[in-house]
Amino acid sequence: MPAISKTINKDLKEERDKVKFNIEEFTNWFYGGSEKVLEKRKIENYFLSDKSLNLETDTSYLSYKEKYEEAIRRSCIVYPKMLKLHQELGGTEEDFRKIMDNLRYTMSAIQKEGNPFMLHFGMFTVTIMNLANDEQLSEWLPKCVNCEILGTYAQTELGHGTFIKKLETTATYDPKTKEFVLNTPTLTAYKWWPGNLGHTVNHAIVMAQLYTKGECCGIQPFIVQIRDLETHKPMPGITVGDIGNKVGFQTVNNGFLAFNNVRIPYKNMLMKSSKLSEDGTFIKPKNAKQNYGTMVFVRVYMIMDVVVNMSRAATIATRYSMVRRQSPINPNDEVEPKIIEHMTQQYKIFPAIAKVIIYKCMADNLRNLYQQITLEGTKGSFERAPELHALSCCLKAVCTNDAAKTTEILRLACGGHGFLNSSGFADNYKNATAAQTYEGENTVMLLQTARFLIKSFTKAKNGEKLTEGVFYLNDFVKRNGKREPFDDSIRGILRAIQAAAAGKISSAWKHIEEKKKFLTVEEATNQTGIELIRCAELHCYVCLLQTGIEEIEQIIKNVSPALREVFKNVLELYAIDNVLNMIGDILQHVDMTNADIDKLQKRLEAVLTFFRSSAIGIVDGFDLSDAVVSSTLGTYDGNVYENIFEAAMKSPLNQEDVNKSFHLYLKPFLKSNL
Ligand SMILES: CCCCCCCC/C=C\CCCCCCCCCCCCCCCC(=O)SCCNC(=O)CCNC(=O)[C@H](O)C(C)(C)COP(=O)(O)OP(=O)(O)OC[C@H]1O[C@@H](n2cnc3c(N)ncnc32)[C@H](O)[C@@H]1OP(=O)(O)O
Ligand SMILES: Cc1cc2nc3c(=O)[nH]c(=O)nc-3n(C[C@H](O)[C@H](O)[C@H](O)COP(=O)(O)OP(=O)(O)OC[C@H]3O[C@@H](n4cnc5c(N)ncnc54)[C@H](O)[C@@H]3O)c2cc1C
Repeated sequence: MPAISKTINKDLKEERDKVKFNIEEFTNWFYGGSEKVLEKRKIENYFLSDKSLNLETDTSYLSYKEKYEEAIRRSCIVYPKMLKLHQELGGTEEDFRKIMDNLRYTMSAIQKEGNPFMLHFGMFTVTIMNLANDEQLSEWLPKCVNCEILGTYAQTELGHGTFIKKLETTATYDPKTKEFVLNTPTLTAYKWWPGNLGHTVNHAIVMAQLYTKGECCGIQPFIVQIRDLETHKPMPGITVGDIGNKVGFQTVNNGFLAFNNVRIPYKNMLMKSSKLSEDGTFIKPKNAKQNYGTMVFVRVYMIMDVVVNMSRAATIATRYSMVRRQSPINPNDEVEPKIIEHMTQQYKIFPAIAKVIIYKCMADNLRNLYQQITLEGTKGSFERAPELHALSCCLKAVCTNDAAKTTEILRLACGGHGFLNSSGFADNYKNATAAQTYEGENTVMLLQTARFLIKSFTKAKNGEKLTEGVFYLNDFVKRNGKREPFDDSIRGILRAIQAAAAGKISSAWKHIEEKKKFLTVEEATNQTGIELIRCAELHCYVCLLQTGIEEIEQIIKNVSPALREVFKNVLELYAIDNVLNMIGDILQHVDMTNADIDKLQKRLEAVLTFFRSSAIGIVDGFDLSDAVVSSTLGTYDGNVYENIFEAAMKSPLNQEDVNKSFHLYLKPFLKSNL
């Protein structure tokens, strides 16, 4: 075995020495201030320094069952610590969010293939907070917060996930006993997919069709105990289990669930929005979509997960590319360059770094908007709910699609070693791609946004004033078919993307109108689906760039000149990369010449060159510890070859010189050929 030295790699040190801005200043911005950075480091250390977690174990070699058991063991260390910390901090909801925000990063070191408790707070508790009335809240919330019970969110069934109106599970009210009777009428009605359901939780929010007085009142949320608190055996009438191996998320314990005349008390239907009187009279909610609130919450939080996911992947690829040397640029060069010297390598990595920053601005904004609009809802005003729904749907889709795509680009940027499990890309990719499907399949999400855009465009054509996020449609209609002139300032690029989005929405609108002459409006909309998803994507790019511009304009007022340059270049890179990637859409609606495109290409190359000296500072500034980065290629010290070698030594096959398969199969086979 070679001698392994663990000083900082000199190539990486050389890169860090070139950084012109104060990395800690960037970190302070990224986490919202120096106090928050200290708090994050403290919280992370509080969890990760716990030796009993055995984080050195490479869990990727464990069997499916062992992985699950190890994940539960780790959660049963992390969650008591979390509850203790929550009490120490003050026990408020804000304290809880603080821990959760930081755990988001820390958990990627502890539960690489997913957390078997993630649905308990993320969806079960949140649904109770959103949809329980005061009485129900005081009964259930303390049990949730103290983890006296563990719950999940059981909505999707074997036959339906997207179209939730057609869920088949029934909850029939029996006014004589004041109970609901839950049933799974068919195989396709089995709850299928809910996380943590298989063998972990003992309670679930079950979304079921409410039947009362012989009528169906649509899907409503019910709290159902599914396992005995003492024995953990399924409750009478309950069939529950694990759905088996998946592409990823192996330790999330996604499960199935069926009911055979399971009786639950009247008080277990969550009644903040829809209500049922004890005699069985159904009272409709003020807003029919209130029951979908938890999904909106999760979609909002998922953008923050994208930031975590992409910041990890970008950190790995950047550090590796500054250590790996290959392929002289001039054939006679003696020394091979760092692979980051190759312009194409910069183009794979630097736009990803810029996106982390823009998505982070967006995630923070979206969370604020969610909080405002939820507050309005508690006061009975739901006017802005469709806008939030439309925005969260397209962002969920575009950002998770991009996280999966970017992880793959960054893995490829690390060549062969990127394909090692120890590179960390596999877990990143599997988590990113799961997010493309869960909480609303991405095409379906884009079509929801497009529905809002088409409605908004109709309003704009009728001269009605629109909500702020779609003002640009009013401008488009006012231009009355005149093409947008191209102006290459950053705001000019935004206007070009707005024109492309509005133009696409306008032609999708026109095509639906044409098709409506022969088809129903729904059929016409379906036939226009390909254009509609592009409308939603372009609208999302508008929102992202607009938010990026507005946030960065504010940020640069408050940072040092050196960091100001970095943010300006982040915006430049993000905007130019974006516009060049949608040039076809832009050319349809904007007066742009070949010379404009050449100029943009030159600016792209220039900004990548600038980024060369900032990239390592930015990724170091994401402040991800080695445990969180969890990659042989991405450690802070840059000792990639030593790390790769050490990781290979952990292979179970390397624990003995000769594997028994030699004696059993190989030797007889070789002998038979003599
Ligand atoms: C004191 C201490 C306290 C501590 C408390 C702690 C609390 C916790 C705090 C912090 C915790 C932080 C943790 C965060 C962690 C979060 C992450 C958690 C991890 C979770 C992992 C996720 C696992 C995955 C879970 C799932 O997948 S669940 C299943 C999800 N399923 C779906 O998403 C299904 C997708 N389908 C749909 O959404 C709908 O079917 C549809 C596609 C929207 C269509 O619906 P429907 O058929 O009813 O609609 P239409 O008839 O077509 O009508 C459309 C109109 O409706 C409007 N609409 C639709 N939805 C909404 C909405 N949500 N809001 C508003 N309006 C909506 C739409 O606009 C249309 O309107 P119209 O005017 O055009 O008609
Ligand atoms: C890892 C993971 C975790 C999950 N966790 C949970 C959980 O905790 N709780 C829970 O309840 N569920 C959970 N789910 C289920 C998840 O929410 C659904 O799988 C998801 O909403 C997609 O629904 P579906 O499976 O019915 O897809 P389908 O709707 O069957 O999608 C199949 C295809 O049909 C297309 N399609 C469907 N409808 C339309 C339409 N209207 N227009 C155009 N195309 C359409 C889709 O675009 C897709 O290409 C999880 C799923 C996964 C993968």
